[in-house]
Amino acid sequence: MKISIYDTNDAMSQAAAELVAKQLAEKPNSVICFPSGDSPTGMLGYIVQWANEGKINLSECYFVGLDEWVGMDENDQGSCKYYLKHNFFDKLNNKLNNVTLFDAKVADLDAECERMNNFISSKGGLDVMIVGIGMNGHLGLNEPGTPFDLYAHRSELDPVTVQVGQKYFTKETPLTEGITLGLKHLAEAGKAVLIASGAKKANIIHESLQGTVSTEVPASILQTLPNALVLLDKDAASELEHAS
Ligand SMILES: N[C@@H]1[C@@H](O)[C@H](O)[C@@H](COP(=O)(O)O)O[C@@H]1O
Repeated sequence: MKISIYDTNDAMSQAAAELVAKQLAEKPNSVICFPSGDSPTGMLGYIVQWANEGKINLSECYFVGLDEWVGMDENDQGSCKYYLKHNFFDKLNNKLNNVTLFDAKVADLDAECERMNNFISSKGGLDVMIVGIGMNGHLGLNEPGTPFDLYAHRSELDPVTVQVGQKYFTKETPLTEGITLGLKHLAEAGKAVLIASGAKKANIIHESLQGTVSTEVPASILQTLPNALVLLDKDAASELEHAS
Protein backbone atom coordinates (compact mmCIF):
# COMPACT_ATOMS: atom_id res chain seq x y z
CA MET A 1 0.00 0.00 0.00
CA LYS A 2 1.30 3.42 -0.96
CA ILE A 3 -0.19 6.59 0.54
CA SER A 4 -0.01 9.97 -1.22
CA ILE A 5 -1.18 13.15 0.49
CA TYR A 6 -2.22 16.33 -1.35
CA ASP A 7 -2.85 19.85 -0.07
CA THR A 8 -6.44 20.05 -1.26
CA ASN A 9 -9.34 17.92 -2.45
CA ASP A 10 -8.83 19.48 -5.89
CA ALA A 11 -5.17 18.41 -6.04
CA MET A 12 -6.11 14.90 -4.86
CA SER A 13 -8.88 14.73 -7.48
CA GLN A 14 -6.52 15.85 -10.23
CA ALA A 15 -3.97 13.21 -9.21
CA ALA A 16 -6.67 10.51 -9.35
CA ALA A 17 -7.75 11.71 -12.81
CA GLU A 18 -4.11 11.71 -13.96
CA LEU A 19 -3.76 8.13 -12.81
CA VAL A 20 -6.78 7.20 -14.97
CA ALA A 21 -5.42 9.21 -17.92
CA LYS A 22 -2.04 7.46 -17.67
CA GLN A 23 -3.74 4.08 -17.51
CA LEU A 24 -5.77 4.86 -20.65
CA ALA A 25 -2.69 6.11 -22.51
CA GLU A 26 -0.92 2.85 -21.73
CA LYS A 27 -3.94 0.58 -22.34
CA PRO A 28 -6.86 2.23 -24.15
CA ASN A 29 -9.17 -0.76 -23.58
CA SER A 30 -8.65 -0.77 -19.82
CA VAL A 31 -11.41 -1.99 -17.52
CA ILE A 32 -12.05 0.73 -14.95
CA CYS A 33 -14.39 0.89 -11.98
CA PHE A 34 -15.63 4.20 -10.57
CA PRO A 35 -17.53 4.73 -7.34
CA SER A 36 -20.28 7.24 -6.76
CA GLY A 37 -20.71 9.48 -3.71
CA ASP A 38 -19.04 12.78 -2.94
CA SER A 39 -15.45 11.53 -3.19
CA PRO A 40 -15.11 11.07 -6.99
CA THR A 41 -16.87 14.28 -8.11
CA GLY A 42 -13.69 16.32 -8.54
CA MET A 43 -11.87 13.50 -10.31
CA LEU A 44 -14.76 12.99 -12.72
CA GLY A 45 -14.78 16.72 -13.44
CA TYR A 46 -11.18 16.51 -14.68
CA ILE A 47 -11.83 13.32 -16.66
CA VAL A 48 -14.86 14.88 -18.37
CA GLN A 49 -12.91 18.07 -19.14
CA TRP A 50 -9.92 16.22 -20.61
CA ALA A 51 -12.15 13.86 -22.63
CA ASN A 52 -14.14 16.77 -24.08
CA GLU A 53 -10.88 18.58 -24.93
CA GLY A 54 -9.67 15.46 -26.76
CA LYS A 55 -6.78 14.95 -24.33
CA ILE A 56 -7.90 11.48 -23.28
CA ASN A 57 -9.74 8.84 -25.25
CA LEU A 58 -12.51 6.97 -23.47
CA SER A 59 -13.90 5.25 -26.57
CA GLU A 60 -12.21 1.91 -26.09
CA CYS A 61 -12.33 1.47 -22.36
CA TYR A 62 -14.83 -0.48 -20.30
CA PHE A 63 -16.51 1.25 -17.36
CA VAL A 64 -17.90 -0.80 -14.53
CA GLY A 65 -20.02 0.53 -11.66
CA LEU A 66 -19.01 -0.25 -8.10
CA ASP A 67 -22.30 -0.64 -6.28
CA GLU A 68 -26.00 0.25 -6.08
CA TRP A 69 -28.85 0.53 -3.64
CA VAL A 70 -31.17 -2.42 -4.22
CA GLY A 71 -34.43 -1.40 -5.91
CA MET A 72 -33.08 1.78 -7.49
CA ASP A 73 -32.14 2.82 -11.01
CA GLU A 74 -31.01 5.99 -12.78
CA ASN A 75 -34.40 7.64 -12.17
CA ASP A 76 -33.89 7.57 -8.42
CA GLN A 77 -32.06 10.66 -7.27
CA GLY A 78 -29.40 9.37 -4.89
CA SER A 79 -28.77 6.12 -6.75
CA CYS A 80 -25.27 5.35 -7.95
CA LYS A 81 -26.56 5.21 -11.53
CA TYR A 82 -28.15 8.65 -11.18
CA TYR A 83 -24.86 10.02 -9.87
CA LEU A 84 -22.74 8.54 -12.66
CA LYS A 85 -25.23 9.65 -15.32
CA HIS A 86 -25.31 13.25 -14.11
CA ASN A 87 -21.66 13.65 -13.12
CA PHE A 88 -20.03 11.62 -15.85
CA PHE A 89 -21.89 9.99 -18.74
CA ASP A 90 -24.20 12.89 -19.67
CA LYS A 91 -21.37 15.46 -19.45
CA LEU A 92 -19.25 13.76 -22.10
CA ASN A 93 -19.51 15.06 -25.67
CA ASN A 94 -19.05 11.51 -26.94
CA LYS A 95 -21.26 8.81 -25.50
CA LEU A 96 -19.36 5.96 -23.88
CA ASN A 97 -19.45 2.68 -25.76
CA ASN A 98 -18.97 0.21 -22.93
CA VAL A 99 -20.67 0.78 -19.61
CA THR A 100 -21.65 -2.07 -17.28
CA LEU A 101 -23.57 -1.18 -14.15
CA PHE A 102 -25.48 -3.26 -11.63
CA ASP A 103 -29.18 -3.60 -12.37
CA ALA A 104 -30.42 -3.39 -8.81
CA LYS A 105 -34.07 -3.78 -9.83
CA VAL A 106 -33.86 -7.35 -11.10
CA ALA A 107 -35.65 -10.09 -9.16
CA ASP A 108 -32.60 -12.36 -9.10
CA LEU A 109 -29.85 -10.30 -7.48
CA ASP A 110 -27.53 -13.30 -7.10
CA ALA A 111 -27.67 -13.84 -10.86
CA GLU A 112 -26.91 -10.13 -11.30
CA CYS A 113 -23.79 -10.57 -9.15
CA GLU A 114 -22.75 -13.50 -11.35
CA ARG A 115 -23.31 -11.39 -14.47
CA MET A 116 -20.96 -8.70 -13.15
CA ASN A 117 -18.38 -11.26 -12.00
CA ASN A 118 -18.46 -12.98 -15.39
CA PHE A 119 -18.18 -9.71 -17.27
CA ILE A 120 -15.14 -8.62 -15.26
CA SER A 121 -13.39 -11.97 -15.53
CA SER A 122 -14.16 -12.16 -19.27
CA LYS A 123 -12.16 -8.94 -19.66
CA GLY A 124 -9.26 -10.31 -17.64
CA GLY A 125 -10.15 -8.44 -14.43
CA LEU A 126 -10.22 -4.77 -13.49
CA ASP A 127 -7.21 -2.69 -14.47
CA VAL A 128 -8.12 0.11 -12.08
CA MET A 129 -10.69 -0.04 -9.30
CA ILE A 130 -11.33 3.30 -7.62
CA VAL A 131 -13.29 3.38 -4.37
CA GLY A 132 -14.33 5.91 -1.74
CA ILE A 133 -14.55 5.09 1.95
CA GLY A 134 -17.66 5.13 4.10
CA MET A 135 -17.71 6.58 7.62
CA ASN A 136 -17.73 2.99 8.92
CA GLY A 137 -14.79 1.94 6.74
CA HIS A 138 -16.87 0.37 4.00
CA LEU A 139 -15.58 0.19 0.44
CA GLY A 140 -18.34 0.08 -2.14
CA LEU A 141 -21.04 -1.55 -0.06
CA ASN A 142 -18.68 -4.04 1.55
CA GLU A 143 -19.93 -3.40 5.04
CA PRO A 144 -18.19 -4.17 8.37
CA GLY A 145 -18.03 -7.95 8.76
CA THR A 146 -17.80 -8.71 5.03
CA PRO A 147 -15.22 -11.42 4.27
CA PHE A 148 -12.22 -10.19 2.27
CA ASP A 149 -12.54 -13.02 -0.27
CA LEU A 150 -15.93 -12.23 -1.83
CA TYR A 151 -16.53 -11.14 -5.41
CA ALA A 152 -19.84 -9.34 -6.20
CA HIS A 153 -22.48 -9.91 -3.58
CA ARG A 154 -25.64 -8.63 -1.97
CA SER A 155 -25.05 -6.65 1.17
CA GLU A 156 -27.17 -6.00 4.22
CA LEU A 157 -26.60 -2.35 4.99
CA ASP A 158 -24.96 -1.25 8.22
CA PRO A 159 -26.97 1.35 10.23
CA VAL A 160 -24.18 3.90 9.66
CA THR A 161 -24.50 3.46 5.89
CA VAL A 162 -28.28 3.84 6.05
CA GLN A 163 -27.93 7.05 8.05
CA VAL A 164 -25.00 8.61 6.13
CA GLY A 165 -26.58 7.55 2.81
CA GLN A 166 -29.47 9.95 3.41
CA LYS A 167 -27.17 12.77 2.23
CA TYR A 168 -27.68 11.60 -1.36
CA PHE A 169 -31.47 11.96 -1.18
CA THR A 170 -33.74 14.98 -0.85
CA LYS A 171 -36.20 13.17 1.40
CA GLU A 172 -35.75 10.40 3.94
CA THR A 173 -35.32 7.16 2.00
CA PRO A 174 -35.43 3.64 3.38
CA LEU A 175 -32.23 1.79 2.49
CA THR A 176 -31.89 -1.84 3.50
CA GLU A 177 -29.86 -3.69 0.96
CA GLY A 178 -27.05 -3.07 -1.47
CA ILE A 179 -25.34 -4.87 -4.32
CA THR A 180 -21.62 -4.37 -4.74
CA LEU A 181 -18.38 -5.56 -6.25
CA GLY A 182 -16.34 -7.42 -3.67
CA LEU A 183 -13.06 -6.91 -1.86
CA LYS A 184 -11.64 -9.80 -3.89
CA HIS A 185 -12.09 -7.60 -6.97
CA LEU A 186 -10.02 -4.95 -5.21
CA ALA A 187 -7.30 -7.44 -4.30
CA GLU A 188 -7.11 -8.68 -7.89
CA ALA A 189 -7.29 -5.28 -9.64
CA GLY A 190 -4.21 -3.97 -11.40
CA LYS A 191 -4.49 -0.86 -9.22
CA ALA A 192 -6.73 -0.62 -6.15
CA VAL A 193 -7.19 3.10 -5.53
CA LEU A 194 -8.84 4.70 -2.51
CA ILE A 195 -9.67 8.39 -2.68
CA ALA A 196 -10.73 10.32 0.42
CA SER A 197 -10.95 13.95 1.42
CA GLY A 198 -12.13 16.09 4.30
CA ALA A 199 -11.59 16.11 8.07
CA LYS A 200 -14.66 13.96 8.71
CA LYS A 201 -12.84 11.02 7.08
CA ALA A 202 -9.65 11.50 9.17
CA ASN A 203 -10.60 9.09 11.95
CA ILE A 204 -11.72 6.21 9.75
CA ILE A 205 -8.71 6.72 7.47
CA HIS A 206 -6.40 6.40 10.49
CA GLU A 207 -8.25 3.31 11.74
CA SER A 208 -8.27 1.71 8.28
CA LEU A 209 -4.68 2.41 7.28
CA GLN A 210 -2.88 2.23 10.61
CA GLY A 211 -5.21 0.16 12.82
CA THR A 212 -5.70 -3.60 13.06
CA VAL A 213 -6.46 -5.40 9.81
CA SER A 214 -9.94 -6.82 10.33
CA THR A 215 -13.12 -7.52 8.40
CA GLU A 216 -14.78 -5.18 10.92
CA VAL A 217 -13.01 -2.35 9.08
CA PRO A 218 -13.29 -3.35 5.41
CA ALA A 219 -10.84 -0.67 4.21
CA SER A 220 -8.12 -2.19 6.40
CA ILE A 221 -7.69 -4.78 3.62
CA LEU A 222 -5.73 -2.05 1.80
CA GLN A 223 -2.84 -2.53 4.27
CA THR A 224 -2.39 -6.03 2.88
CA LEU A 225 -2.55 -5.13 -0.82
CA PRO A 226 0.65 -4.42 -2.79
CA ASN A 227 -1.51 -2.98 -5.61
CA ALA A 228 -3.14 -0.39 -3.29
CA LEU A 229 -2.71 3.35 -3.82
CA VAL A 230 -4.35 5.69 -1.32
CA LEU A 231 -4.85 9.31 -2.39
CA LEU A 232 -5.81 11.67 0.43
CA ASP A 233 -6.14 15.37 0.95
CA LYS A 234 -4.35 16.69 4.02
CA ASP A 235 -7.54 16.93 6.06
CA ALA A 236 -8.37 13.25 5.54
CA ALA A 237 -4.73 12.42 6.39
CA SER A 238 -4.62 14.61 9.49
CA GLU A 239 -4.82 11.74 12.02
CA LEU A 240 -2.23 9.51 10.33
CA GLU A 241 0.98 8.97 12.27
CA HIS A 242 4.34 9.51 10.53
CA ALA A 243 2.73 10.61 7.29
CA SER A 244 3.75 13.66 5.32
N1 LIG B 1 -22.02 3.33 -1.64
C1 LIG B 1 -21.19 4.50 -1.55
C2 LIG B 1 -19.77 4.16 -1.80
O1 LIG B 1 -19.59 3.71 -3.12
C3 LIG B 1 -18.97 5.41 -1.54
O2 LIG B 1 -17.68 5.28 -2.05
C4 LIG B 1 -18.90 5.63 -0.06
C5 LIG B 1 -18.31 6.96 0.34
O3 LIG B 1 -19.17 8.00 0.01
P1 LIG B 1 -18.74 9.52 -0.05
O4 LIG B 1 -17.73 9.63 -1.12
O5 LIG B 1 -20.03 10.26 -0.40
O6 LIG B 1 -18.21 9.90 1.28
O7 LIG B 1 -20.17 5.44 0.54
C6 LIG B 1 -21.36 5.28 -0.23
O8 LIG B 1 -22.30 4.71 0.59
